[in-house]
Amino acid sequence: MGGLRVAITGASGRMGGELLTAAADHDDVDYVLAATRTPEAVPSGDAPDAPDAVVADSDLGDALESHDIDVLVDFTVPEASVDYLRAAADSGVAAVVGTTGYDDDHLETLDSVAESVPFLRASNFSRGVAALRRAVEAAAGALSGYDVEVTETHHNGKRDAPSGTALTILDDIDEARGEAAERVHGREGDQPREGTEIGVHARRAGDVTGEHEVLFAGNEEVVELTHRAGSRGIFAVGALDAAAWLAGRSPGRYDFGEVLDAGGENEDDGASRSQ
Ligand SMILES: NC(=O)C1=CN([C@@H]2O[C@H](COP(=O)(O)OP(=O)(O)OC[C@H]3O[C@@H](n4cnc5c(N)ncnc54)[C@H](OP(=O)(O)O)[C@@H]3O)[C@@H](O)[C@H]2O)C=CC1
Ligand SMILES: O=C(O)C1=N[C@H](C(=O)O)C[C@H](O)C1
Repeated sequence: MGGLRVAITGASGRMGGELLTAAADHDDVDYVLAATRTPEAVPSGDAPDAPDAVVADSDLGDALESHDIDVLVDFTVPEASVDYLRAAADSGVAAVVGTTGYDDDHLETLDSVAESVPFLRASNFSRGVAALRRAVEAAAGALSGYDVEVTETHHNGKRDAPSGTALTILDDIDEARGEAAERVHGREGDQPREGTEIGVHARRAGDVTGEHEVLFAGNEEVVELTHRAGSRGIFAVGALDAAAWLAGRSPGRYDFGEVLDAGGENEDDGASRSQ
């Protein structure tokens, strides 16, 4: 255990702050480099969550090498994230990515990053959502022909809609049913439900951390599967567990499910990881 050196981008953000807190408590993490546009907004000095070093995000490339970083953990915005990930790829540093809302051009960049370094991206780093996804896949397969509606609720600061998790769940349902359903984003006016469409609803309100609900409705019965995140700490711990698992692997794309299946064990060094 121990010895992991991580860089956290977007260190002043909601998730950046959670990652600094979780890193300070994580058994595997020994050194934290914070990269930010706003160094003054990152805890410093004797603050319990203060990182070991802070750099301007424009200096990230050089800093990854000079601070001997093993894994970059990125929860930011797509347009900044692709630059941070290019810097990681150029420095041979593995990357764990939680950012959501990428467009097709961004995703091409992510593909090229995954060719040169170990790369793990997940739209949701909670164990509960991993379990929700398995339950949804089972229900989608078992309840063929039932209408499906997906609803997600998040805090009023969230930019992308629908959430990355909702999009992942929609892909899971398509996969389980063997067809790409039309996605109808909200409904208005004369718009009855048609065929196998899936209604997708994004709500933004207050400080809700993140909720995802999948509704399956047949005639005379309804199944509702719901996950509610109680804090952002669960995402931060999941991402750092993924970082510990990913460090030292071969370049390529990895899945958060592999981290959970391994129970947090990195068989490369046999170290036990916290969950
Ligand atoms: N996969 C998962 O489990 C989860 C994913 N997320 C995703 O993580 C991402 C971040 O979420 P959250 O922390 O709430 O967002 P915030 O808006 O709180 O933080 C984003 C941070 O990104 C940094 N940043 C760098 N460049 C820019 C830019 N051009 N514009 C704006 N910000 C910039 C900023 O940090 P600084 O000023 O320090 O540079 C900013 O604070 C989102 O995509 C969200 O969906 C969120 C929770 C869980
Ligand atoms: O922005 C957030 O807050 C979250 N984003 C992720 C998403 O888009 O699915 C995960 C989580 O729901 C919180």
